[in-house]
Amino acid sequence: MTAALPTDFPAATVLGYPRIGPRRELKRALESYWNGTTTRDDLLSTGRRLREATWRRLAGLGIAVPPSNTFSYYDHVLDTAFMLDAVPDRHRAAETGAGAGAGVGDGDGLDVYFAMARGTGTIAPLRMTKWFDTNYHYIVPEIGPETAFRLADEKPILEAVEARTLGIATRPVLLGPVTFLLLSEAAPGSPEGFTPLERLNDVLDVYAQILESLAAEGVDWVQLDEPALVADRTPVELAAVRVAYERLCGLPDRPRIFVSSYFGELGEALPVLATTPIDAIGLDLVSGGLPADLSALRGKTVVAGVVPGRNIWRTHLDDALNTLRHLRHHVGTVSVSTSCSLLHVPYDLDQETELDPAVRERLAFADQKAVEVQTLANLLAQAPAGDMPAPPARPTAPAPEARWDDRSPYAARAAAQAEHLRLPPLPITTIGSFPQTGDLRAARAALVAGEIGEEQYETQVKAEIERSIRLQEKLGLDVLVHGEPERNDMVQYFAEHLDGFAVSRHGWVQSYGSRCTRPPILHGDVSRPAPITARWTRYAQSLTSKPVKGMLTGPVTIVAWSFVREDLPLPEVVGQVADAIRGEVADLQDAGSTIIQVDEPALRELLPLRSADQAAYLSWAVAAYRHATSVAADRTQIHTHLCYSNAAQVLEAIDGLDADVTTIESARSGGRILPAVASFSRGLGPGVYDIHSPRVPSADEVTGLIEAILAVLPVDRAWINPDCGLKTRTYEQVEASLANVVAARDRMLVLTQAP
Ligand SMILES: Nc1nc2c(c(=O)[nH]1)N[C@@H](CNc1ccc(C(=O)N[C@@H](CCC(=O)N[C@@H](CCC(=O)N[C@@H](CCC(=O)O)C(=O)O)C(=O)O)C(=O)O)cc1)CN2
Ligand code: MET
Ligand SMILES: [Zn+2]
Repeated sequence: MTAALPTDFPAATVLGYPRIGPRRELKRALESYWNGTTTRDDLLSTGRRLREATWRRLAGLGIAVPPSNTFSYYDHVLDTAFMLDAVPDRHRAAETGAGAGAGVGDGDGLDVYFAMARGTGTIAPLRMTKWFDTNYHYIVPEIGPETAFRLADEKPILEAVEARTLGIATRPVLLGPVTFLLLSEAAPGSPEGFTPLERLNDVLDVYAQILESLAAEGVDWVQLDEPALVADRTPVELAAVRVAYERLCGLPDRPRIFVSSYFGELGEALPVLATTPIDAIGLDLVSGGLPADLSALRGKTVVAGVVPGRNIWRTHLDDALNTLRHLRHHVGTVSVSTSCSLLHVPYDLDQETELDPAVRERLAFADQKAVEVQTLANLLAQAPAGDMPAPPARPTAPAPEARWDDRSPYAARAAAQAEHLRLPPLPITTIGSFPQTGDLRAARAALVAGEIGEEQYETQVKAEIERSIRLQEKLGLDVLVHGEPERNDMVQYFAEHLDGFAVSRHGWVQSYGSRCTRPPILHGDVSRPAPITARWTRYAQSLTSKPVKGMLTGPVTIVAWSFVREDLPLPEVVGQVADAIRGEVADLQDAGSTIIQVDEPALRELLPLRSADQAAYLSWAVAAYRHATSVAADRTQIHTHLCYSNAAQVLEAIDGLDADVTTIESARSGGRILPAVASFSRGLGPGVYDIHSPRVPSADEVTGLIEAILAVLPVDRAWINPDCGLKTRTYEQVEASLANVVAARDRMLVLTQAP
């Protein structure tokens, strides 16, 4: 059968490409479709134009067979669930289009698809969490023993055909079946102990059908992404890998199969994969090193990920070439690729005309990386055969000695704070941001463009602070926030006020759905030339007698959501940022703040994928946080906040942060985290309002969540708050939702204080 298979794997490729559009065209198309100002056809035609532009662009840059099916209207994990018809019953009810059987590929299933991602007025969405250790978020599929898999959406096939119609042959990219199931969670109501991986054979039926259809359409190669294989895997999971790829490779008519791995080393999964009949195997040689034993790879095409796919530094071409030559000598057939999909970097450095040239010359965005891959493939083709010692692995410096001054024991602090703050039981607070209105964004854009002056902008920011303070007072919240209207983003804002960072103009990267960030570029030593936040908090406090929380982003999160220099060990970089934030904590305290929140939503995100590396990380990450916050006096209450993640995995570390109050996302996942946090020994606010969905929770629903909280936490340590900041919501949604939160809390207070 292999003899019938066509061409070799292309010499140069990228594993994926950004999809939001070079000017965030998809973001705008999605948001205007959602708010009803444009039609489904408008959205679908934007999608088509973006796909065409991507394929043409990559082909023009020398990527002869660009990937397809890397486009998505929201998320590729959701696409996969949708393709397999793994649609929960509650979302099927959102069908408004052509009826059952309609896909995203042809647009008819879009309303169900978006209901799964975002919920509707009455239906809760699926959970959302971080894609491995990145700032991209995927939608978590729910799979049960009864999920009836079938090929419900032909998107991968339709995209390949669409590209071919344009005269471009592509390599369809699918999320691998094993990773898909490992990222899924058991549907509510599944029997105790059920894991989605048990459904592998049924999922493989559908994958087999797709591969056969792709072959029938003349597709040469398909890419199956299996990044889950770079984390620790059990023998059962490794056996599933073998079952999956032996089955798919055994199909009588199939494209050649390229299994890509990324975000780390395959480790024990490598010999398993390498002994299945797959045709090509992808290694991330940026976040991982070369496998110790290359002989296992002989006979396969090795797709060598030597161009960093998730940072923006230029590739060290000499080192990369040496690695490629070494590999070629030992395994035979080598292609050059990015280490992972380019989803995590911006499109094109050429758009950044305002960057400091000294920084700019060190950078490569997605398009520049495509060129690097092509350049390396040419260099490799010209390089004489023969061994070339691979460059030595970068030494991982030992983490610096943890340093912080301890605060007093929690009991002493709690007493000082209770005395000083005099908060009611079950205090209500929010996570920091209030809605970022169009007017605010427009004002900031006008300021940057020089159309308005600093003074006019500040007047508008102050008006916005006053608006949110008045609203919080009216609603009856207990600990207020200034609302962060002066911030474009909780990380970029700090980067713009610290030395050692550069920021981009158009360097947008998708975070989830239509939401994007411009990760700052941390290129030099970080320091704080001047105080940043205290004056806004002070202004907000001048408007109210309720306490206003100071609001800072923690050092781990600032670094996690930036592109970071690689010439210093990460713990050292984080230490520099921690020093700067410590200065902010001190300033806020001096300015009279009695409550200061230092957000660390990315604490879990940077957790190494391999358990062997986790303890060292947590130790320096926690140390950085404590260095930043331990300047607080006993009576100053330190809050921290985490979201988007399985906080349960890092509870011990969260405890180690030693914050007086921790607010965490919980409502979006229906309070499933609660049992795990019962042992938490300080103040805790599990979210009672899912702010990622436009829907307004009812007072009854919030009451249910508060009851669940009080079932595991004593009333004197429980806080009531949303899952996260409110910046993505409208004032209308926020006011209605928070009113229900207050009503629910008040109802609970009556109940808990009844004799
Ligand atoms: N960095 C980061 N990562 C994070 C989060 C976060 O808040 N920040 N939260 C979590 C979830 N991720 C999120 C990521 C982005 C957004 C978000 O709301 N992003 C905004 C952009 C924020 C921003 O930078 N805004 C700028 C630029 C706004 C803009 O689009 N301006 C217009 C012009 C304005 C106008 O005239 O209307 C333009 O440039 O075209 C500003 O406010 O100044 C968006 O996609 O819409 C929310 C959550 C996890 N990771
Ligand atoms: C992603 S965590 C967000 C925390 C920030 N203080 C906010 O409320 O937006
Ligand atoms: Zn959050």
